Amino acid sequence: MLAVLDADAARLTAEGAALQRDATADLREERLALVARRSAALRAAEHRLCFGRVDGVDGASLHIGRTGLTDDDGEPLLVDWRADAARPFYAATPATPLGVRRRRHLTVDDRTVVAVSDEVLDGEPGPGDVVGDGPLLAATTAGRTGRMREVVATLQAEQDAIVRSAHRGVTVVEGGPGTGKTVVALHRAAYVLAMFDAARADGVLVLGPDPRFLDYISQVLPSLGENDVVLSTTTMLLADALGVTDPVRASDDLRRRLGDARVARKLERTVRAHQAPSGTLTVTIAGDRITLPAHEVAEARATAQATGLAHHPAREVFVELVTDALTDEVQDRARVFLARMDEDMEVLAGRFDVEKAVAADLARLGFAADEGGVAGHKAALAELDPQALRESLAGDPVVDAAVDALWPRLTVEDVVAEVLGRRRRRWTDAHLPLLDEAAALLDGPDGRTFGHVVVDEAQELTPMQWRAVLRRSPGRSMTIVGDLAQAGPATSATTWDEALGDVARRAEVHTLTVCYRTTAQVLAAAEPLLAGIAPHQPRSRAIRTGPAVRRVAGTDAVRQVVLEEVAAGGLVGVVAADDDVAALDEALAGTGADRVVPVSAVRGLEWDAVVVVDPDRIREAREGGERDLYVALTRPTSRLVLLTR
Ligand SMILES: Nc1ncnc2c1ncn2[C@@H]1O[C@H](COP(=O)(O)OP(=O)(O)OP(=O)(O)O)[C@@H](O)[C@H]1O
Repeated sequence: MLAVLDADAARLTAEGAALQRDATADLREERLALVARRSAALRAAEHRLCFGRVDGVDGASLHIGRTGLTDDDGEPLLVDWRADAARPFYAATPATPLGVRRRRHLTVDDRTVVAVSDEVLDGEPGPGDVVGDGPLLAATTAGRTGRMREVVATLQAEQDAIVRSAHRGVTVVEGGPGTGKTVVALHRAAYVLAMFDAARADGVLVLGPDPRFLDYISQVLPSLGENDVVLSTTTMLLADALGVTDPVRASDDLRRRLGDARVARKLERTVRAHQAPSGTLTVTIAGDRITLPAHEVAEARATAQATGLAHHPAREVFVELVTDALTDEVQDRARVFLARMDEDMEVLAGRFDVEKAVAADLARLGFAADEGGVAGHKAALAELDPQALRESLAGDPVVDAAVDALWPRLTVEDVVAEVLGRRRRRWTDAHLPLLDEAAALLDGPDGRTFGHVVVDEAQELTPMQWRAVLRRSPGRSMTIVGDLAQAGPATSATTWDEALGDVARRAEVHTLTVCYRTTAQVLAAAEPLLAGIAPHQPRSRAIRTGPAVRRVAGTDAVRQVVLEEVAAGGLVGVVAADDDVAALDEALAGTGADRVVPVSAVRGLEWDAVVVVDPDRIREAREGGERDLYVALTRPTSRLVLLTR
């Protein structure tokens, strides 16, 4: 297999070089992208290439790995984990063996097989059995490195079903801490990239709660051979789209207030209030005052608004309609004038200088007096080209100014300032969704959209942020993972219907119930908090047990406790109330602990051992503090220390 992989890689390198040399520009770019994608997949697959094998009851075998390989005759040597043929490796259980007699896990170190573990699928299963306990236990107990790892070799049946679901709409994955929601979200991203054309064509966006979290998950997709995924936070995404640099962090209260969906309605009302609310439109063209009556203006407004376009494109429609009406009016006047001129000529012929009288009228309409006399002007008027007239009116600054008074051009900042009742010198992260909403109302949604959007820690998004995210997912192909019991103070939704509105109605919802991160002891320690936060939420079941939770009195002992935990081994995280972080950082310098993380930024992270400093203070520090504490308590893979006052 490795020889085939090496040969494939060498062939791709040669193909890339030939393309650079010979291909036409158009062909080159497209082919090179394909070659680069396949090369990246091979490079990522090279180490630990094959991790599994299924032996069927019919005697046939399949090897499962990070990529697909075929031999010279086109026969499959290795099946890509995403392919349908690989499904039994993940989904077969003793209850539904799917034709599998034996599942084999291979542990490979670089290019060498170092261990084999078999599972024969012929015993009687217990309810909720976890498949492949040996390799899974090894993976979940392995020391943490501070970066999440891909788990393609041990993806569990309930996770795999979500990852490879054929559903192309919105998939919601909920579950308690450590049930693998992030794992599922990232493997799903890799799956849809390979299997959904729209995702490959328009790209995949993965959103996480903060930069620390993005760093934590940053290796997973590259190690699955996917380098083209945009990884961002909602704030970074919007700041980029809006050109806002370094938005200030908003207070929880501001975030809550500005995150409310009612703000969107206010923005919409504000913009609409600038769309020719009432009144007439008067312009002076060539010295002539022309007024469009209010009902004509209202008609033009209604038609422009009925297009459903954003403010500025709809303004173009309004300008067109107004210009048409003005053109009609100028033409009507010209016609009336010509008729009158004929009458004048007949009635007054011979009595006085008709030419002179008419010339005065013509001059009022903007015709120079020396262009072929009245006959010439008459001809010019009769042939007045409506299209040319319309164009000249559309480009006329006088018309533009008159339209602007009724339907002004607006800036995003104007609109947001009007809604807030004041201008700000600097924007906070909580203002970004408002600016984005205003931009969409004024000019239509941001140009960059994605074929698939993954939202992790989705409970953290405010309704206004959701609106901004949904604008980037016009096809509504999304994977949304989160746990409402872990929600920070900015959101108050208690159901996904509430959090996602209409989108939830068409969603496929999955609930994960097996906790892969932490031990039964840690889950038990967090249970009283969960009982208060979400009494009806289905409880997760830990697959491991571990040491008892340590409770140490006296926060003065923090340095000593952390030193003990570091000595006990593994990666040690310290979590504290946001305001205590700076002092603790100083106090713990040189202890070897990973870092002190403010509780507000701890969602999604994990360590082997976690020291939670002053749980009461965390609970009291801000609204929803009990949820913060619940999140903090569920971070360790093994040891939890509660350092109380
Ligand atoms: N199938 C699996 N095989 C090996 N490890 C797994 C598997 N599923 C989950 N894990 C591990 O369990 C831990 C928790 O997973 P993950 O972070 O995805 O959970 P989560 O539900 O997103 O948690 P939280 O709600 O706390 O953010 C991670 O270390 C992950 O690698």
